[in-house]
Amino acid sequence: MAETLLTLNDVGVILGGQTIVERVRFSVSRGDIVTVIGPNGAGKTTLIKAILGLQPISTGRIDKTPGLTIGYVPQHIQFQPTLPLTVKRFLSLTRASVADCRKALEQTNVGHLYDASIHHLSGGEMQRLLIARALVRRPDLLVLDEPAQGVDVNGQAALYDLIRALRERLNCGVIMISHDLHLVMAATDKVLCLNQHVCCSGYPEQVSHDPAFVELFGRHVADSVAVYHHHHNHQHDLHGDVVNHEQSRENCEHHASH
Ligand SMILES: Nc1ncnc2c1ncn2[C@@H]1O[C@H](COP(=O)(O)OP(=O)(O)OP(=O)(O)O)[C@@H](O)[C@H]1O
Repeated sequence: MAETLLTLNDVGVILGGQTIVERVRFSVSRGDIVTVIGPNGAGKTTLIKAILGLQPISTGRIDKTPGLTIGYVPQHIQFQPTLPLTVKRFLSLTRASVADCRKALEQTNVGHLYDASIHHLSGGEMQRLLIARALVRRPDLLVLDEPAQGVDVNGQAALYDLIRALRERLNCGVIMISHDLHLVMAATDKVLCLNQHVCCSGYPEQVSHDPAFVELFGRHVADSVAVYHHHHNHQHDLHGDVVNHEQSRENCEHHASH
């Protein structure tokens, strides 16, 4: 069984007398990708900050495996536009060796940008750089706050593919926040639907059919997400039979949903 990296037990955060998140419980193991979804103001970033130790919790417990290293990819970073800054210099601020910085850039497929100016990077390249910066710490757990923000649709799919590939290669756990429901449903293992408390959680297929998900996002979104998930897990041949199963689990889900 994969090592459990992090467990949240009835975690709650109260800020300014207001409950921001309450009774959140879930765990992340090595090899897991857990995606937190939910409407604006649902408490997703607050929860991530609590996991990072940046936000004190008011109730409950967060247990981390001893020595856990977390690599964090923030939503965005503001760079002073007049400040000349190269990718090389930016990564050197982590104090990692040149070899480790270069390796991290290679792992996110932007090794060729080592000498480039930060200010010339596209949205997708910037996200890959921020992921690379998180990787130099050799994290057991990668935490990403909306990794595909500012990236076009094709770039978003490529970014989620990269995150999955990194999970395989580094055998780390991943927690991310995302608003891209369709991609989330195709690219994640577990979904946690947060609206202050956990409304529903589980495999994407389960969650997209959960009444709490339908209530939160609407029937139209729930149906389109379920259909998208279906089509992206496998294809049908001319006779309507399923081909290209990604996993037997998804195959089971397919039959269960018909
Ligand atoms: N320091 C604070 N004091 C009081 N309220 C706060 C504080 N920080 C955040 N909040 C409130 O907590 C709620 C949750 O904020 P949070 O940023 O965690 O939501 P989110 O789900 O990440 O939202 P979004 O999807 O818009 O990024 C919001 O209503 C926000 O105004």
